Amino acid sequence: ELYSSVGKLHDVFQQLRADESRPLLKHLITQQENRLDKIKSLAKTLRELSGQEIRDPEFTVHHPLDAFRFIRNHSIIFNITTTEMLKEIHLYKQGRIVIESLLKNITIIGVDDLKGIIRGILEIQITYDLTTKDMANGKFGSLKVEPLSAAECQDIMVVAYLEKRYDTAKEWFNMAVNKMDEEGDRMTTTPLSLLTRAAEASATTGNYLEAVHWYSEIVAIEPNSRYHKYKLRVSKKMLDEYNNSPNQDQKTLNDLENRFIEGCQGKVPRLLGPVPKRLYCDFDDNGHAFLLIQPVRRELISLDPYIVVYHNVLSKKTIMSIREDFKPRVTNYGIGGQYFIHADYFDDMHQLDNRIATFMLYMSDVEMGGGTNFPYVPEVVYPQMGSAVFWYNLYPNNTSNQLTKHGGCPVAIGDKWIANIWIRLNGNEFTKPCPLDANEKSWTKYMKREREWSKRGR
Ligand SMILES: O=C(O)CCC(=O)C(=O)O
Ligand SMILES: [Fe+2]
Repeated sequence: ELYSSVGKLHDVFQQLRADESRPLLKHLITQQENRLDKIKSLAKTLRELSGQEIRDPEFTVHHPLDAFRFIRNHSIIFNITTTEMLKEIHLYKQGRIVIESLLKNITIIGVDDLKGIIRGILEIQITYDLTTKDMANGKFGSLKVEPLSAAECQDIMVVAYLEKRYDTAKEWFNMAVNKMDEEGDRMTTTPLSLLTRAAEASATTGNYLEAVHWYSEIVAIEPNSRYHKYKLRVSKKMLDEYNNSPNQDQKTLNDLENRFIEGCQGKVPRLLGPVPKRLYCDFDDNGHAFLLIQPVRRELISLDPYIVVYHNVLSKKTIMSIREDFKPRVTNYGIGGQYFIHADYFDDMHQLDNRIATFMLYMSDVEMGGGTNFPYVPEVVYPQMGSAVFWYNLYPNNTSNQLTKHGGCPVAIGDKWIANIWIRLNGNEFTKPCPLDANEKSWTKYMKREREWSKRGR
């Protein structure tokens, strides 16, 4: 027995001498050190995400690209970081509790918000005809912001695909690839993962031409991928079927929609008549005692339909309290937020509560975009904090005036706050002029000054 145990010891010495366990231990320690480094860097990212900016009560994001980055950081990046963190510390109950409670707090911003802001950015890009290059470099509007990263461009590309904006998507795809080259070792995505997303997005949205294009590129890079070869075959087949099918519905914008977009871009061709010789501005009191002392500055925008802007009708202080107190009744447009062409009247002319007129208060300035666009007129009224726009939706004979159709242009930079006051038929039976002629379509007939204006033309 002694012999055998000495023999065992001998083995042990042998083993220790062989130095086999030392590299293993060293490796284990390095592994733990790397893990700790990773935890530290994840913790740093998390700290930065919930950093300075949000704790500052004055913090807001003004520029759409800043808003995009903020939302992206607080949805995707936060989720990735916390998931990674959980993987690293899942053995420690205490740590798990901390991370899980962090995760619970951040359900306010999600992937849908990210998609939403990207849709907004695309809306801005398309309506205002901005180049992908300028946008990706943070150059639009008067402010310059941090350029976008390859991964950020990629996210925009994916949403552009989902929105079926293929040309725009392709531009963002190229931009992401260029940026990846620039970023070198900081790159977070590979061209292959970009291509795969592009291909999947086009296939799922039914753009088989694009899908064939992307899958061909993937197969060229990865000739051994059976999956991608299969997808390429399927896309080709679908493309054939599509090309041979009779109804290929392509959405083309109609004239009015084109005119709306041109209006938002500042190109407003006049269609209804000659450019008025002069701007019609005056002080209006409307016979009201209070307004006799302090008349309102009025600007005539159009006679038919009758549209006027009243300047400086509300003070900033009043506006702020309305924005706060009547939140549910005021509209606050987000970035890229728009309201497409519509009418404020109801088509059924027998509706008792039909809206004779709209009085819309602007409760903020908007740095870029956000005009109220009347494509038939055509005129665009730009928001100015404290001013209001007024127009008649109905003719004096209570029929609807389709020339009053209007919409809100996308907000490119800034924040748009409005409040609508609709003047209804119901309740105004004794105030609304009652035309003797059932076909009466002119409001200006009832207004002394406007009658003179209309005689001068337009
Ligand atoms: O946002 C705008 O300028 C127009 C809004 C509008 O037309 C409405 O709220 O009915
Ligand atoms: Fe409206």
